Amino acid sequence: MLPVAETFLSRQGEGGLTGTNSFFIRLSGCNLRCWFCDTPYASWQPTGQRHTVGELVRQAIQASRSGDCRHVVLTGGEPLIFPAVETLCRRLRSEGLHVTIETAGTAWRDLTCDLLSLSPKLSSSGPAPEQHPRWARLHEQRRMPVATMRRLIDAAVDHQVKFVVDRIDETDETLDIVSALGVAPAQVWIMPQGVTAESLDQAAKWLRPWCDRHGFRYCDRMHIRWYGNRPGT
Ligand SMILES: C[S@@+](CC[C@H](N)C(=O)[O-])C[C@H]1O[C@@H](n2cnc3c(N)ncnc32)[C@H](O)[C@@H]1O
Ligand SMILES: Nc1nc2[nH]cc(C(=O)O)c2c(=O)[nH]1
Ligand code: SF4
Ligand SMILES: [Mg+2]
Repeated sequence: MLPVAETFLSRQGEGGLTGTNSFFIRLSGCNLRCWFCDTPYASWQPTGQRHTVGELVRQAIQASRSGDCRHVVLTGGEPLIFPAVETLCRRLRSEGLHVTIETAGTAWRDLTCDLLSLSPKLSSSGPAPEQHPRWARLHEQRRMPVATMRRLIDAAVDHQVKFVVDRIDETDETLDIVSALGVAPAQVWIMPQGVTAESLDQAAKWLRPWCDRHGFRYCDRMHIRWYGNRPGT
């Protein structure tokens, strides 16, 4: 059984598969608490119901028939904190579906996905310690297990590493993590923190030139532009 906040058909809004019709399965619950989390209903206040792996696979197959989409995105919350995601991923792939996993990469799971979409969390992503002392401590302890992230990358067919950058002074830390993970600049995507088209446009002004200087890809968040930051999109 897996706790599910929502399932929906949409277009991938981020990274190398942007624009691809996809069936999203958003698992509910997270071991981090980013202050900027755009889906608090799957992290800070997890919602939803438990579903069997079989039900989720059936839904994905049905979506692939009706919505002409071979792509499934497992996201959250944090999909990799749930052991049953191993079976879910294996069964989806054995049905011929392409599986992307959106993850902060803090937990090891023995699985092979088609695209590991890893989003390591920078030190400034944690919650304010005055308001959330326990989560601020846990977030910092958990956010950056480099060896686990590297193992996840090695086990995946393909990978992309997506950083969420909120301020210009976070750019050096991003370079350090890219080098610790040993990933090629062409696999690195830099996303502005933001949940409105205006905030993305503002950030692009300083973030795009920085990406160009380092050979990283600038990652817009097209779903915010297409639909706004709304559940089910
Ligand atoms: C909600 S997370 C779920 C998967 C996983 N917990 C993670 O953080 O990668 C999905 C994606 O949204 C990104 N994200 C979340 N809140 C964001 C925000 N306010 N601005 C930009 N990206 C954000 C995450 O970094 C991740 O790439
Ligand atoms: N359209 C759309 N694309 C996405 N790519 C990654 C998402 C996520 O929340 O993991 C996401 C999402 O929530 N919606
Ligand atoms: S790790 Fe992902 S789901 Fe968890 S709080 Fe951060 S952005 Fe939200
Ligand atoms: Mg999202």
